[in-house]
Amino acid sequence: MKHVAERTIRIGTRGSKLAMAQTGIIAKQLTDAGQRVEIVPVSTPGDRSMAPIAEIGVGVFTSALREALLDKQVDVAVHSCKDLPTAPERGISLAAVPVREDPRDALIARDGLTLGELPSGAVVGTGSPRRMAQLRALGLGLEVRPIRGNIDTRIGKVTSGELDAVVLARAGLSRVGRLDVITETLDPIQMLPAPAQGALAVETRVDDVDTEHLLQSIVDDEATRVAVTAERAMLSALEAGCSAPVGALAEVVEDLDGEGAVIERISLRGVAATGVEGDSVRILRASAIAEKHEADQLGRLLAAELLDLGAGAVSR
Ligand SMILES: NCc1[nH]cc(CCC(=O)O)c1CC(=O)O
Repeated sequence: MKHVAERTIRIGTRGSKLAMAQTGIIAKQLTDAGQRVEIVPVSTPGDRSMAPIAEIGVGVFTSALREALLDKQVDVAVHSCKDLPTAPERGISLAAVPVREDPRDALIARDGLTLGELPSGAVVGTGSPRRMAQLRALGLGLEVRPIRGNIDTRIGKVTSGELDAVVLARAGLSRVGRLDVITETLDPIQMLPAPAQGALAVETRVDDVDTEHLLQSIVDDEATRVAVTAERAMLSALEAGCSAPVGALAEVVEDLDGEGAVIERISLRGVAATGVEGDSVRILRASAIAEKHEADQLGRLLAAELLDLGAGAVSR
């Protein structure tokens, strides 16, 4: 791979604080390994529009970066893995999935409150149907209000008193250095994160084999890739996208084989909601465990179970 080191690898990134931080993580891993890199900002419709994500459509944050990659303006694209459509893109390879951040959602509430301490009627901001459905299913009488905007904008709505609380990904807050505002990290038993939340996706062109190998050897983390594969397989088999009311969390766990020896397996929990828009939200939950090499099958199996339970009416 000597000729890769002689090249400067151009890494495309969205311009938001979160995206820049995420790109910085990958750039540092590469420079620490002796690779020269250049960071190239790319603007996307998802950054320019304030319309609800569900209205702008799948791939709002990812397609412009992928275009820059295919046009050879950049050699590497760094995305939040949960924003990545599950369908593979022609000409593009998911070269690496780096070590995951804490995948859980976090509550940022006024006066240091936790979810259980918020009074009935408290207004919680989130534009995510998945968070909306799981919040409403807690039966706490919370009023959920759709919001959008970057992390600072959302935190600001609590600080200003406009909302009692917001729910955000803990990973995003960590990456922009705002863990201090979290008042409760939500247990996945109550709030399953989005499939691939907290993970990054590092893409390159399929014809750029040197960069692909470099990313695989320096940046990829096997346990994270296995987990993300199971979660995204579940999402994909539900035929749902990143704005669907679907949550999933896979973890590599220690288990015993037939002879009593310790082996690693993969455990997957999933949630799907129906009736999020109306008054009758219904939450379906399932979980299963499999061998590590069966991540994809595990995801599809859990999706089939959720469909059996009635998840067929899951909206996009
Ligand atoms: N949908 C936007 C988005 N995409 C990735 C993250 C956070 C970082 C991550 O989950 O990896 C966020 C913000 C949020 O959901 O709070």
